[in-house]
Amino acid sequence: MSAVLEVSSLGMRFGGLVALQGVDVTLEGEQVIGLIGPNGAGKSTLLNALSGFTPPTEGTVRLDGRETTRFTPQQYTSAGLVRSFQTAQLLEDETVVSNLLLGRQRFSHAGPVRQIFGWPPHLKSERAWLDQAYAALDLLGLLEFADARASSLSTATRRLVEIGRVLLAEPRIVFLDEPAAGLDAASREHLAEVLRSLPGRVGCLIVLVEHDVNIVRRACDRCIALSAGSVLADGPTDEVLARPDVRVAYFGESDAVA
Ligand SMILES: Nc1ncnc2c1ncn2[C@@H]1O[C@H](COP(=O)(O)OP(=O)(O)OP(=O)(O)O)[C@@H](O)[C@H]1O
Repeated sequence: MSAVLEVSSLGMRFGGLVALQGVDVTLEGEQVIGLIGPNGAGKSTLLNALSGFTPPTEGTVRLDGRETTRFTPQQYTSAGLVRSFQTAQLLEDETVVSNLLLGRQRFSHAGPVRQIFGWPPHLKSERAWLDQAYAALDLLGLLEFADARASSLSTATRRLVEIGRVLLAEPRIVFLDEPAAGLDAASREHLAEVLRSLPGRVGCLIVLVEHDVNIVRRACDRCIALSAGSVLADGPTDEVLARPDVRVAYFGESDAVA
């Protein structure tokens, strides 16, 4: 069953600064949901609040009815809520496959190095893990890099490896903050296509913070536009991007026409 994340009256204050207020949204389905808006609108703050990175100061978040805002980091990953970071922390001297296997940590009490090198309790499932890693590589078009050292990879390939590692955690919801930042146009386009295909193929929801409207159009089924910490619009991507108020806030158009 796909995850349902219900966000009610969510707010975030940093001292006197109100970064989010009164955010009410329900995130669900096997799709990519984009969080868009101008600089400082609160996109990363919302992503951080939903993924447990920085708990909100007001409101509630419920995953399938269960309050998550006081979850420990371990509870977030166990519940299938997985955040990916822009700068992939890969083990540079290890292969791509070994780096993907780090994503299995949520299923284990052993540290990642022990898992990779075969601490006894993990040996029996090693084959299944490897199969899953290769399936993820196939999905991401990375099979040719399976045995390459992480240190030899381009920035674009590293981003995909990071996403592969997230997939190994069998996520229900994946949170991505500008995964295409710093990539060239062709790599961005490829990443957008990969993201679009993932929810249906692995059965997850992706919540994506993204500035690049081309990526948003290509990858996102639904968009939530934020402005000054509140939801300005929420709906199918084309409809949200066509709204004059969104175009003014997002693109800075003064006399936007749908
Ligand atoms: N840790 C923090 N401490 C203080 N203020 C913060 C903190 N994090 C974010 N803010 C403030 O909260 C507001 C929303 O920031 P946020 O990073 O969520 O916006 P954003 O929409 O992701 O912007 P950008 O597109 O520039 O990344 C901004 O005014 C920002 O300065």
